[in-house]
Amino acid sequence: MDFTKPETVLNLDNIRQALVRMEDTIVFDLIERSQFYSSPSVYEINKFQIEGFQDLSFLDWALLQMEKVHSQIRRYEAPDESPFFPKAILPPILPPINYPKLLANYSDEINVNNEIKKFYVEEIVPQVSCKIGDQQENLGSVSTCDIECLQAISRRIHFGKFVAEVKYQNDKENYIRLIKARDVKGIEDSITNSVVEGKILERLIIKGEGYGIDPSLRYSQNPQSKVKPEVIAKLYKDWIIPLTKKVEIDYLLRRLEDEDAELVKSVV
Ligand SMILES: O=C(O)C(=O)C[C@]1(C(=O)O)C=C[C@@H](O)C=C1
Repeated sequence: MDFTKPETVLNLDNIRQALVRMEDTIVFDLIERSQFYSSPSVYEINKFQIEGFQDLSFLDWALLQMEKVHSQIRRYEAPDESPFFPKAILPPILPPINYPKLLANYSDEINVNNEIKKFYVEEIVPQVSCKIGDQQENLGSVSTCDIECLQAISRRIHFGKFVAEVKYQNDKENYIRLIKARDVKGIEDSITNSVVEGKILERLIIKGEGYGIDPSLRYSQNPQSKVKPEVIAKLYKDWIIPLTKKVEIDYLLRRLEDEDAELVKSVV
């Protein structure tokens, strides 16, 4: 997939392949996070005094600083990247890349990163960390690991915009009818593919076991996976897939605002 070549992006097979590849990143990032304690101090609002920052956690502060730097190296110019702190990002130092317009004008306004951060902190961290509690010497490492996890999960979920654009273009008549009727349930049914979802969950169990167990211990008795594969599959089932669908639905509900947009056509 190449964002300067629209025909490689607006293609459902390619998008699904990219989503499969992102599973690897997410599983490995969660394995990295599993080395550390849950570390509630990282997520507690105002736990550390940081001049000029109020009502933020240490993670928020670290993520905001990271996004400032990443914006300057052009991260958020890419149509598949969505910042957690859109108001804080800075202009790129590198010259702009003129990406072809693949998504509707309002697409940057569809951003579920606050919901992602909430379920990550409340649901994922307690389930994947090796132990509940703080470990003072690792709080910085925890925050860098969290940033990796959050960015990977965010990219995966916001990929729903590309899925939605392709589905819209491939079945315009049906979607225009559903959008005009504000039929959210109808849109949800029409974007849902239970076979694809089932395969994702099956594959995550295999990946969780494959990547989480040291290959040299594979044939020893009861090798333990670093993150329970069922936990990863359940996180996808309860949070990652539903939020991807929410992004798809939110994108489609507004799609007629941009009916005449000169978007690059998808490849059927
Ligand atoms: O692959 C699709 O068609 C998608 O819409 C993506 C996705 C997912 O999150 O992986 C979401 C909804 C579908 O039910 C299947 C899979």
